[in-house]
Amino acid sequence: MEKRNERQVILFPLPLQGCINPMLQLAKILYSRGFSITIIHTRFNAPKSSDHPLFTFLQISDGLSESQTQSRDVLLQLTLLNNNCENPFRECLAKVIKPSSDSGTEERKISCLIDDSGWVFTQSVSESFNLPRFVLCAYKFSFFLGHLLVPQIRREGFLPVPDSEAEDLVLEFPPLRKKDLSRIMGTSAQSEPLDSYLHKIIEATKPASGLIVMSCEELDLDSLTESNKVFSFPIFPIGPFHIHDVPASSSSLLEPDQSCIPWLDKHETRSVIYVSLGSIASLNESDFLEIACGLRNTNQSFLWVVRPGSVHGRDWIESLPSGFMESLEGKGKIVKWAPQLDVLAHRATGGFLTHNGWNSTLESICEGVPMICLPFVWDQFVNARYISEVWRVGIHLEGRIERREIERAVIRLMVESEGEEIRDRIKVLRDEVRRSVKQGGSASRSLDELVDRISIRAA
Ligand SMILES: Cc1cn([C@H]2C[C@H](O)[C@@H](COP(=O)(O)OP(=O)(O)O[C@H]3O[C@H](CO)[C@@H](O)[C@H](O)[C@H]3O)O2)c(=O)[nH]c1=O
Ligand SMILES: C[C@@H](CO)CCNc1ncnc2nc[nH]c12
Repeated sequence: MEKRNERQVILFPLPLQGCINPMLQLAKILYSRGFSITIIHTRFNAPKSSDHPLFTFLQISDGLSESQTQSRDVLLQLTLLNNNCENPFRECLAKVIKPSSDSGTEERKISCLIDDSGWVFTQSVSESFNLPRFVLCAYKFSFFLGHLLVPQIRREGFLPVPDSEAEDLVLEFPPLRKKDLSRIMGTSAQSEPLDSYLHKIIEATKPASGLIVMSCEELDLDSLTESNKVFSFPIFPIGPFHIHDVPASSSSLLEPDQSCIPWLDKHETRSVIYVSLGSIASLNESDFLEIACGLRNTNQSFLWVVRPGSVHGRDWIESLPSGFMESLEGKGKIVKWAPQLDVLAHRATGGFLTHNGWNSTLESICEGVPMICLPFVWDQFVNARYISEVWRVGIHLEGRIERREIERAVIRLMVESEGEEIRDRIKVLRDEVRRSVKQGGSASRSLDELVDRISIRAA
């Protein structure tokens, strides 16, 4: 029997839902390999410790004010968190590493720290404790390389992109098109802080003991090959974390509305389009109404996540025209938060209108659900181009939040023969990715290597 406690891993997620899910999933994977798990987390977006009784949770202060926690500016939030958390994190880590002598516990063997690439102070802190640090990349790996490319492309003066070149491919950063660039690079006020943040991420990753990537060769071979020319740290692409064979549990910050499942049960196979824009994206009211009317006009059934506060200036969905829900005659359901993995795995779900956050993108691929791509910010534009143009397992809305366009895309995907072809292709991709995490697959081998690597120090 493996004696737990002897090999301990300390995890420090970035407090965004899209980064908490991968980190807790990784915790479950490592726990199943015999490591005991300690999670250091901020007060902001603290994970629910009661959902994970086998792990130890330690909270640190993050200094965010009430209004800063509500901000829509993720870059600002990440900058503040990185400025505020270094000392609390260092103090917390010191306590974990050297429990007070009167507590009676002997010094524990800590294998390593694993934290998100978005933390930029942790490398120097872990070095000061002589603790190996592994970095978690919760993006498609090609986008990690994009951290180098964004500042470089900006220096080369690509912006603004003339209309005549909007559709051109960005040779330095395939498969992006030039029109994606201006939306990835943020507002002009963000350019300096963003480039400086990206630079810090790269510099803090270079000396790390390794990079754990939520992707696999089947999805990222080109960039994994390319990265060996750029970086010298070992890279562990261990596949989509949630399909590794560990017990399921939720790490949702909001309560999933379980009535989604009996509602789906009442629908025919592949007849429902699931609509969700992730945990951060928000809409203005007119875009919200265009989506609502577009979905209604398809006459297809839809399940739509509208987070409270995600329609600008409104609490929830009160700006829908009166009688809207009734007019759907049971064909539409709107919830505040969905049990997304169960929804995507449900036989009734036939398509996913998504913002292409990397978690949602992987979850959809792993269930073989074809997508309609509506990226909002950041890596989502890269993911959306892979989905629509490289793997051809989805339809790109090209940012057109207009009822006609949405209606048309849903019908193409859910009703027309084009949708059948897309569905066939995503099933092939699903099978390849799922095979990768099975014994003998490349992601599975990579996980074995990672486990070996982090076991050395505690042995
Ligand atoms: C709206 C909703 C979401 N979820 C889950 C599904 C996903 O695991 C997770 C959301 O993660 P993502 O799909 O990656 O999206 P998001 O929250 O925007 O994630 C951020 O982090 C991602 C990973 O770094 C980035 O790829 C995104 O661009 C970034 O915005 O939350 C639910 O379980 N139920 C829901 O109702
Ligand atoms: C300046 C804007 C431009 O699209 C990116 C900031 N957004 C983000 N920056 C860094 N990590 C993130 N994880 C999720 N969103 C992120």
